[in-house]
Amino acid sequence: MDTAAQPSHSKAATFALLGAPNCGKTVLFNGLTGAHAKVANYAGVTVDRREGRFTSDREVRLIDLPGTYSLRTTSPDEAVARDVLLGKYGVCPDGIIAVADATNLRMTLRMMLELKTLGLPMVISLNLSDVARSRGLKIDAKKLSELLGATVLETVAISRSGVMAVEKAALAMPRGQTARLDPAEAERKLEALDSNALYEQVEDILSQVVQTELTLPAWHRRLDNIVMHPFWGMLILLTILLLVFQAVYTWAQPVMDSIQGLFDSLGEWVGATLPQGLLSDLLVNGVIAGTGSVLVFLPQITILFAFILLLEDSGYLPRAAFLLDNLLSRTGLSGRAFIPLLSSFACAVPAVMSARTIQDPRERLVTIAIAPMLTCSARLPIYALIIAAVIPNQTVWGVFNLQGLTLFALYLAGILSAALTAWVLKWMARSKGNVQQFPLLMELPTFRMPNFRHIITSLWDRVKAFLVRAGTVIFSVSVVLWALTSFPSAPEGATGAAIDYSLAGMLGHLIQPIFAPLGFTWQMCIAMVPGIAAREVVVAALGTVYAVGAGSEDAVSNALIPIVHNNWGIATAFSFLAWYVYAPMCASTLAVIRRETKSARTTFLITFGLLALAYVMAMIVYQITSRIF
Ligand SMILES: Nc1nc2c(ncn2[C@@H]2O[C@H](COP(=O)(O)OP(=O)(O)OP(=O)(O)O)[C@@H](O)[C@H]2O)c(=O)[nH]1
Ligand SMILES: [Mg+2]
Repeated sequence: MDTAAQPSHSKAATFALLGAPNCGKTVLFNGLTGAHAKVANYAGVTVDRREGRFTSDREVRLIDLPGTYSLRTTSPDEAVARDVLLGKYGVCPDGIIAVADATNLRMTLRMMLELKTLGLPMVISLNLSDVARSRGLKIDAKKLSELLGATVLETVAISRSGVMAVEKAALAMPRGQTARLDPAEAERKLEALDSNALYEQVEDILSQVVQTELTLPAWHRRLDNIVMHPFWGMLILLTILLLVFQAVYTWAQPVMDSIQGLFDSLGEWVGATLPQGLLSDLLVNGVIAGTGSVLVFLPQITILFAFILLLEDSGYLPRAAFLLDNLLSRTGLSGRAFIPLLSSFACAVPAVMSARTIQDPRERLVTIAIAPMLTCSARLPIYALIIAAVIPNQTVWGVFNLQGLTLFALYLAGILSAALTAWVLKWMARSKGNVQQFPLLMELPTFRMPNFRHIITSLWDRVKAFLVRAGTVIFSVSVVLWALTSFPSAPEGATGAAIDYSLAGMLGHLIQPIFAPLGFTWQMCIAMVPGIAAREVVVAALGTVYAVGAGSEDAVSNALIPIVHNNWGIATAFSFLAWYVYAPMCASTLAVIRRETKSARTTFLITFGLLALAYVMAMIVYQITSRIF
């Protein structure tokens, strides 16, 4: 080879990952950079660009991008891919790592040809080749490489097979060529491409490299027929959801009991060992009571996450989206809103972001507005606490646990309210004449056996995030709250509880009249304030407020559940539940809504609307239940 023609290999470089949705780009990204970005078996998981650095060489940057079928695109998430490529975000990538789904080459080839037109250096990872092989599909990688003029490597990103080879080939690509790529010129070139000619070229390549057509196995078709059936499919969906809530309750109980026991003994031990005084009080009533009351819910949250991960990885979720498309279309949404709304059950922040996959701006906005009503996992501790305190733990109709059913009902309340709100918004928009309905066009991924290692590592990532929050945010809030509830201390000869004289006590009494029609106690009013940082903090705050209020060493073993049981009454408990079905009391959700809608006015309207709804619903619930019980 002529060494003089070799491009210089300066060390620093940037590569971009491009490919159709759901072909494994993010798995490859995680494999090359050691990151833990979200992966799932449906299209549209990655909606923004994400940067990492090669584990083997920190000077090489890699950008993960949303999946796209073509560089000539319109939806906001797909445009990101093209803009990165054309250097609109600062640096131009030095080369492309294009990922192709070996089981569905047709969907990727078009973009590969567009990339070829731009003349950027490119390595192609022919991914999911394990699935292709198991379905008897043969692709001639060598021929494909000749036709596209780029290295083609077979990979199984999920088990890291072939990943090193991709890295090596990427590092060997000539660099510095993109500096010559003029964005305006590139866009002109892309516009000039003739769709029909591209289509013919794709079919021509396919006929030369794919030796057998993919046929789905018989069990796959049978499974599809059942889960997509209007009646049986719906029944299966409901059964799965019910099973998840039952599991959250029945499986978690023993572990929860032992965690509770552990914190009780820890509190007693610290109380008995340390001399009575401020430090002992801070540790027992502030730190241990606060953190312990949240950590108790770790088993339930782990089980919920595990189910979500399994459903995500199997390929079932988008099928549920199709199933619900009809139902959703009555509310003015489409099946496309289903995935963002579904991720809301974990957390509204990624949900609001993934609404970017929705093209229609009105539908996107409505999805963002109703996402906070779907029960996120941070609300689980609040629900769980109150359910344990006021709903008897008994079996009904022979199989169902009453507490599990109540939780199911709360989730259902969120879902129905979200649907109703969307419907009202559609009705309002229709009177202005701007409701468009787009048919759902979404590719169904094939069913796959969830990857065990992937499930375990992702589960651990999420559990770790929960623990870190408990250890940092919740810990510090507990300490601050303990200080607010302990100072100033009661004056000599005071008759009331010490907390009544503290700053927090005063604040609580001050706000309480506003929430009196909802039946909230002043302790609840105090606890709601730090809950704005993160919802699960509410429970920790209640733990601290009531522990300090009790003012005895055995406050922790007097765990929250009996306190709520004795002090609140059913009406107050139900009204608090209703409040949290709606209240958008979470700073990160509001911040992401502001960022995604780029409008302070919209953010304010959504916040105010949800708060008003929370207030009215909680009041109705309180006023009705207090007359019944
Ligand atoms: N069997 C198998 N599964 C894979 C392989 N690579 C990825 N997957 C699975 O394919 C699904 C999609 O992977 P992602 O990395 O999220 O795909 P993506 O291309 O980033 O998708 P978008 O972000 O939606 O564009 C996940 O369920 C992965 O576990 C592979 O080589 N073999
Ligand atoms: Mg991705």
